[in-house]
Amino acid sequence: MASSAPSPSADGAQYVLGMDFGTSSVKVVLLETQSKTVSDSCSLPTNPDFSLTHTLAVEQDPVNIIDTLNRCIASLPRDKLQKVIRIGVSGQMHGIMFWKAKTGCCWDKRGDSYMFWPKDVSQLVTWQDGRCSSDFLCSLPQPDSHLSVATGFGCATIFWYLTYRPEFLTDFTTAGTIHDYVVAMLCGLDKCLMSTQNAASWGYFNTHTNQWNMDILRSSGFPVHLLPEPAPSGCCAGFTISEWHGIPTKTAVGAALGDFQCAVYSCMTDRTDAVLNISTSAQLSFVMPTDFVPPAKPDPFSPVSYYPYFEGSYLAVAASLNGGNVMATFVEMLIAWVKELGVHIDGPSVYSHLIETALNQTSSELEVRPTILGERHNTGCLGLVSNISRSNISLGHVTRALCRGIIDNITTMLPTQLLLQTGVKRIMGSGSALARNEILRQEVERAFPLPVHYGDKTVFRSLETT
Ligand SMILES: Nc1ncnc2c1ncn2[C@@H]1O[C@H](COP(=O)(O)OP(=O)(O)O)[C@@H](O)[C@H]1O
Ligand SMILES: O=C(CO)[C@@H](O)[C@H](O)[C@H](O)[C@H](O)COP(=O)(O)O
Repeated sequence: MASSAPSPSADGAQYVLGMDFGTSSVKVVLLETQSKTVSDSCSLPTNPDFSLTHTLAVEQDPVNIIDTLNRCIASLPRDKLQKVIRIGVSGQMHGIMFWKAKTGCCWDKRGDSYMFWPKDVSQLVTWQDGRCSSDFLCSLPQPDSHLSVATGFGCATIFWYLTYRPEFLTDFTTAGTIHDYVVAMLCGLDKCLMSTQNAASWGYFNTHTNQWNMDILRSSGFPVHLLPEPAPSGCCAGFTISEWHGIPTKTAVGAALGDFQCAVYSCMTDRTDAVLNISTSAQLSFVMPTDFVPPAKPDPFSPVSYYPYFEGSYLAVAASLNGGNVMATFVEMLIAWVKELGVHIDGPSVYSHLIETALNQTSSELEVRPTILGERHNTGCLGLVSNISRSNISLGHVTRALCRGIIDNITTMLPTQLLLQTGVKRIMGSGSALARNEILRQEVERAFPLPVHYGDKTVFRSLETT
């Protein structure tokens, strides 16, 4: 990515700012360019409402996300922010928000810092959204893509609005993921730019031509003017139009990338590594040979998909909808039950208690199938607890069985045998659900007959303390 940012300061240090917009938290990191090491980081939860009274619509408020971003950036040392020469952005894929291009935000000076706030934007409809039923998805045109379309994918959500609430779409002129939105606001882009990684995650995008299925979409009355401009993954989207938290104007900003591709990029050091990332969701992936060409047609029943990575290559991925969110739902359920009984307990202490009790329970006959959100290739296969006896209902047993279930589920989607056949020699673990949960790590090490290594320990440690 080219940079027009200032030359090195007296101490020579320059920084790259990385930002990740996850489903549960915003994370920011400053990398020192010479040593390529993490100098500072911050992660704050966005506290999305995964309430137990569940509706099909799963939305998040961009104002809350940007507020969390501002708090994260403000926590970084200002003198280092003034020496940022590039900004890289990643985030939760598949989701969509809408905005008015000219008035999508307002810039404001608060204290010493310039920052922007969302204005004329919709809610973010996330990848967990369940409003598109199987019948609805079957009624949509067949995409010209090797990737099938699922509920929570941007183009499916636009089709849903077109069918049930067409007036909603007339309020907006453009759309993108939450991380595309941030890049567009920082760079003052009238037309949203979207990397091919994110575009593929919306459906109706052909990764051979790197174009949307314009003809198919137009002939269904789809509002194609809302679609972002596709851009190569890794390219520069533009330059900041204002000073931002001390970061100089005209700092280069990369087109936003997919979070799971970035997780792979950050810890795959060898082509024979497979990467297991567990955050809100979970992905197990490995890189395909450079000459791999994905099949012409989608297979909606396959648990493995092929997503664009960098420079024309692909990652094979088992993308499970059920990762750390299953543990989070268990914690919320316990808090809600205990509250009904008149006692208040807080989330972090529930997590640490559960992990501690399960450390003393090294195995369990209890079986938990954790697919509370179903899976894209098998939407009807919901969660199940079986083999319950009087002797295996303690918190330690349930936590152990739940964590084992999360790992067993993803290794059923992409079996270890297949990893071995493709030459995988090592598992790289990443994601803060894994970093913060020793039981999950133990179950990973039990499940794979391969060495398991974890991502950068410095980042792990700084996330554990937040
Ligand atoms: N105090 C905690 N101890 C252990 N695990 C936690 C704790 N708080 C959250 N988690 C786990 O971290 C997951 C969220 O990870 P995070 O990296 O913030 O997600 P994302 O990248 O999707 O925003 C939760 O789903 C939960 O499983
Ligand atoms: O479904 C896929 C890839 O197809 C996903 O796993 C994808 O990476 C999404 O971005 C996530 O589901 C959201 O990521 P996270 O917040 O769980 O880290």
